[in-house]
Amino acid sequence: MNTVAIKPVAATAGAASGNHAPKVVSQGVKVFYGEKEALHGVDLDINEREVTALIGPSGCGKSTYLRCLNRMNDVVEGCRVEGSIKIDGDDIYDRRIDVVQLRARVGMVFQKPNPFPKSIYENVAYGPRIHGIAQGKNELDEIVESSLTRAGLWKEVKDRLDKPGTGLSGGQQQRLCIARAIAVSPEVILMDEPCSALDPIATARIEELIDELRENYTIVIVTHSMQQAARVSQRTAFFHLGDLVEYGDTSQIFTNPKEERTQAYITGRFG
Ligand SMILES: Nc1ncnc2c1ncn2[C@@H]1O[C@H](COP(=O)(O)OP(=O)(O)OP(=O)(O)O)[C@@H](O)[C@H]1O
Repeated sequence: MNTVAIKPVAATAGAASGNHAPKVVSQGVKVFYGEKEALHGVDLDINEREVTALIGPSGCGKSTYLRCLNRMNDVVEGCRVEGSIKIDGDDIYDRRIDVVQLRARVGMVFQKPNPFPKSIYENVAYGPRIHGIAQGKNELDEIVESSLTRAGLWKEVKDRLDKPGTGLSGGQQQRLCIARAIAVSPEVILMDEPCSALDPIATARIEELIDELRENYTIVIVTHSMQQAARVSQRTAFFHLGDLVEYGDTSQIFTNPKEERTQAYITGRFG
């Protein structure tokens, strides 16, 4: 069988530790766009402080599922979600949930870097300020510095914090967006094809960063690149036509898939 070569970004990457508790528990998740059922009842537990990759052919429902985790589907006209999603036991679709708070808890990084048309400093300071996380300028400065440091960008931007975020390179902009997500102390970070607009060097930098971030955050990443899934994730979920076909340790999914459809996809026979 022609399987995907696994070359982790770091010695420990790609290896499932096996002792991480579920952070996100999804049961029977169905998503409808109008009459069309795009997800057919997904049961998926996402472990804390691991990277979970969502893979599958175009249109299989990866992004739809990802958007359920911070209720981004709420803003999609005609979209309806059924089933249950709990984060640390809290039902995130409960009527009492404050969606703004949820999105601080579950941050998101998009395919195309989308910094605000503001300075580098303001891009990172904006979230902590509106969520009242920082008490005063000194604390805000500290959050900006630590977020940019964690995103691996501080050294490159510390002398130009007042310059526009949009003036950075694509890879730097994506790291700025990651710093912006980190600044509000999320527990979960969702990434929807975060490297698809980046060159190989910027991609490698983001992959290293993802590997570092999993020490503190639970990360869910949608990717079209099976090599990327193999490099950065500990667990992989394979979707096809709205079904979660198979979910397991990344090494098992790529070397010894149980389902015929998974095997066909990872060996390039469809998709
Ligand atoms: N806003 C929408 N309105 C109607 N249908 C939608 C909408 N968004 C997605 N869909 C449909 O839902 C299904 C799943 O789409 P989704 O974008 O989640 O797939 P995906 O696996 O992320 O695809 P890709 O890899 O191409 O991004 C597809 O059939 C798609 O056409």
